[in-house]
Amino acid sequence: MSGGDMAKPLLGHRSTEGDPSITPAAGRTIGVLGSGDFARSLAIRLVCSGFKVVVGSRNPKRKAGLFPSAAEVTFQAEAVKKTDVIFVAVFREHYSTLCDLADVLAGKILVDVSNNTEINHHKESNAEYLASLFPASTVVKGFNVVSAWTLQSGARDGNKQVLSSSDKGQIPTVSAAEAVEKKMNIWVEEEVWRMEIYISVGIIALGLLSLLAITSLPSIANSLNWREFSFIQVTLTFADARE
Ligand SMILES: NC(=O)C1=CN([C@@H]2O[C@H](COP(=O)(O)OP(=O)(O)OC[C@H]3O[C@@H](n4cnc5c(N)ncnc54)[C@H](OP(=O)(O)O)[C@@H]3O)[C@@H](O)[C@H]2O)C=CC1
Ligand SMILES: [Cu+2]
Repeated sequence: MSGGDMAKPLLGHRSTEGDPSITPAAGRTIGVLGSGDFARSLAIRLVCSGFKVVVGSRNPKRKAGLFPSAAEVTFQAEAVKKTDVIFVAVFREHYSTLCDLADVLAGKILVDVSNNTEINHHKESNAEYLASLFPASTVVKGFNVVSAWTLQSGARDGNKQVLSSSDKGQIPTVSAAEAVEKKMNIWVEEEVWRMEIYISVGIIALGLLSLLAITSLPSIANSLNWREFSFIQVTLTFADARE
């Protein structure tokens, strides 16, 4: 992918350099089941972070055009065979339709990214449910608090924290997923603040200009005494001119 922000990994290289716990991403293949909003954002972000991505869809022909050309879009079973770490970007309600994949998913890591639309609707969590459907796989919960939009648009806005958990202890094997998480966790101080400052200065300038404009209206100007009027006009014209 080219184009603006997406050419950059979510968060600068600078901050991840020298962190030995981050496995080099390039070349690793990550699977994504589903071709919806979240799958697409994940795929774009993973490709931009140097991963190979294989997407598993029920209808790969129709969905391929929605993904970056670097990502391979194929049938679910094909995709799953090509990787050990698979993001399940499908709603809980459709988990059971993936049961045919149980054999190919055995021994692999499934990342449950789902959120429920209702609270306390199901007795077990989505990740527990997924784990019960695929007892031979390792289920990791994570990324569900990051919106598809944040994944695509980068570090400037939205939640960048990726929380994850699993039954199977530390799971050092999830290095790829963890590498993405760590990359996502790094808040690029400079970039975030620069944006905030631009916006704040813009708002203040707009406020001052409006005040200047309003006090220039004859009806308002007449209701101020000359001291107030000249204070506002002189100070603000000067302030605005400097901005
Ligand atoms: N959108 C967001 O911002 C976020 C989403 N999530 C989670 O990510 C998951 C996916 O969300 P999102 O991408 O928005 O949803 P979408 O509805 O956009 O995509 C869901 C995908 O599921 C796939 N799927 C597989 N089996 C079925 C089936 N039997 N019926 C219908 N669809 C099926 C479809 O892909 P195909 O047709 O190719 O098989 C479809 O594209 C959800 O669990 C959601 O909670 C979590 C955090 C944020
Ligand atoms: Cu339900």
